[in-house]
Amino acid sequence: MKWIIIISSFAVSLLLTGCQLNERSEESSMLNNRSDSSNVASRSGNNLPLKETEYGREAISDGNDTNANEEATRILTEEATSIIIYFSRSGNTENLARMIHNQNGADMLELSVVNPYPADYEASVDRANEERENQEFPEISTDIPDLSQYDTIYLGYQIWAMTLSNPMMSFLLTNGTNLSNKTIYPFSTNAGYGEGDSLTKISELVANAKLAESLSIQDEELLANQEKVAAWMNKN
Ligand SMILES: Cc1cc2nc3c(=O)[nH]c(=O)nc-3n(C[C@H](O)[C@H](O)[C@H](O)COP(=O)(O)O)c2cc1C
Repeated sequence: MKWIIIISSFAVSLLLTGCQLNERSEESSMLNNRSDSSNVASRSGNNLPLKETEYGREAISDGNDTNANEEATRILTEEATSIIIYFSRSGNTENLARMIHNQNGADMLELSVVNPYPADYEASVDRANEERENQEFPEISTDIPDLSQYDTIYLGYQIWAMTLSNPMMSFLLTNGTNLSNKTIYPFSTNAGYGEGDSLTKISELVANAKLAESLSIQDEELLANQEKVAAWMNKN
């Protein structure tokens, strides 16, 4: 009798452990399924940290855009209707994208290029000028998800040669039609000369773009002026 009790309680505990393991693996597969990618940097609703960056000629890239030591930010959920799509070479626009995400919890898609810009600022300027003169913009390596679930796009870029940076030109040349009829909130960082003709360029590349009021902040003022971001978001 004693043995029967010991064996049956062992069997019951095995059964319970099996159920718990099953539940845990279902939970983790649900988490994985919530995003359409494995390289999820954070879950929507979590605050993303801001980073110290450099400006002007000191604004080195780590040689692999902002992603040498971490995977590009990619937060995709099934329920979101807003997404922040951005490129950042030296981290300023990424910080602005993170400030926006930390306020509204929108999905995030950081763009990367197949051939990253050099770490050196001047070398990046030379390459960017050559690309623009030849109208040969860099190939985007990011897997672009189906954007049909989003009605609002926060589009983040930096100003290069007083217009859209080359990677953002590339993105819109290829994907501009997928943004038609969506509301676009353009946001950018610059070195003190404003947003140039970037809004006109967006209107040219996105058919029927519904452009909302834009936000452009000087790189070195960004971290000290977070209230500008909050004011812009409150207005919209
Ligand atoms: C190739 C290149 C061209 C740039 N051209 C301009 C410009 O025409 N006007 C300006 O205000 N800033 C210019 N900048 C400065 C960047 O717009 C600014 O530092 C921005 O914050 C960089 O953003 P990121 O750190 O997200 O890459 C240029 C920077 C680079 C690398």
